[in-house]
Amino acid sequence: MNNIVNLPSYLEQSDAVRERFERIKQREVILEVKNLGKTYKTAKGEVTALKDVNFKTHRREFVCIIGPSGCGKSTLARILAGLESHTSGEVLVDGKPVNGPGRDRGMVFQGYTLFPWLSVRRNVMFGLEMNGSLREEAAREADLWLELVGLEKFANAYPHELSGGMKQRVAIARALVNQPRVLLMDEPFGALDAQSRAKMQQHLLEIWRNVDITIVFITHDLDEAIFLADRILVLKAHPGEVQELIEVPVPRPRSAQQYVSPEFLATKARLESLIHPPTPPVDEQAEAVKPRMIRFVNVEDNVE
Ligand SMILES: Nc1ncnc2c1ncn2[C@@H]1O[C@H](COP(=O)(O)OP(=O)(O)OP(=O)(O)O)[C@@H](O)[C@H]1O
Repeated sequence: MNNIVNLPSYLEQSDAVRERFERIKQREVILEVKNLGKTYKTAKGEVTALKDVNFKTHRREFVCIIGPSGCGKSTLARILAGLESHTSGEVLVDGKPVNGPGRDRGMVFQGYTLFPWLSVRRNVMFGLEMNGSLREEAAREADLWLELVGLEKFANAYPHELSGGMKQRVAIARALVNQPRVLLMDEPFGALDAQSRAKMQQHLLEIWRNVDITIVFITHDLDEAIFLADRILVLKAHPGEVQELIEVPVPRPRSAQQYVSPEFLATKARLESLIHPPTPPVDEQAEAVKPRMIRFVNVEDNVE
């Protein structure tokens, strides 16, 4: 037990959770990142964005990646997507090296990336048609995936008629229609309000339960990572290195009530300690952060 706040250790797992991890580890490896490194050459010299990153994800596993700003999350997402080259190591999907974008990886990003001039159905059909499917066949496929994300009634609507959450559901359908092996999601709910975000998290878990898909989900929100993930890869900044790969001890199915469960809070405390390490003593802090601030008011009574 953690004596200070009376929480269990985040390493403690119930039998059901332990058995589930054992089952996951026996599944085939879908994505493997081996000794991955990325160095940017800038005018001021070299910047090591990622250093010696290693992890594997198993079939139908849900992995979240978190870390402080600048730890290389977006760089890693772009490399996994094949949109950015790496300087060392390799990325394998089903054992094959990733050297560019491919149908084996679907992507959903924070910014809404739907084509505004196409209907919801045509947005979902787009990738299939580009890959040579006939229009009728593509439309049939698109409708199936729209039903899965609960948007079948909006097939003829246009993106501007949808809420942010609905747009991201279309983006998920559009990524899944190509039947990728991995779904890469980079802060996909970052632009949503808190309520829509919570709904989308539930919805994503529901989709994941019904589809043979392995998910790599990047977020800076600790609660979101714990709520969604089987395992959480914690990166540290400068250079972006793996700090820890945490097995989330919160049982499935997940629900909002679990946010205050001891295992949820214990995991959150661990993540907090990794991502926001204890702050320096007050004196040093004051020196470090006290900005020289201009006063724009000239009144006697202060606000505090
Ligand atoms: N195109 C680039 N050229 C030079 N340096 C870069 C480039 N892209 C990223 N970097 C640097 O690489 C490091 C990792 O950046 P990255 O954007 O991947 O981090 P991040 O964890 O996604 O940050 P945030 O959470 O703030 O978006 C940072 O030091 C950043 O300044």
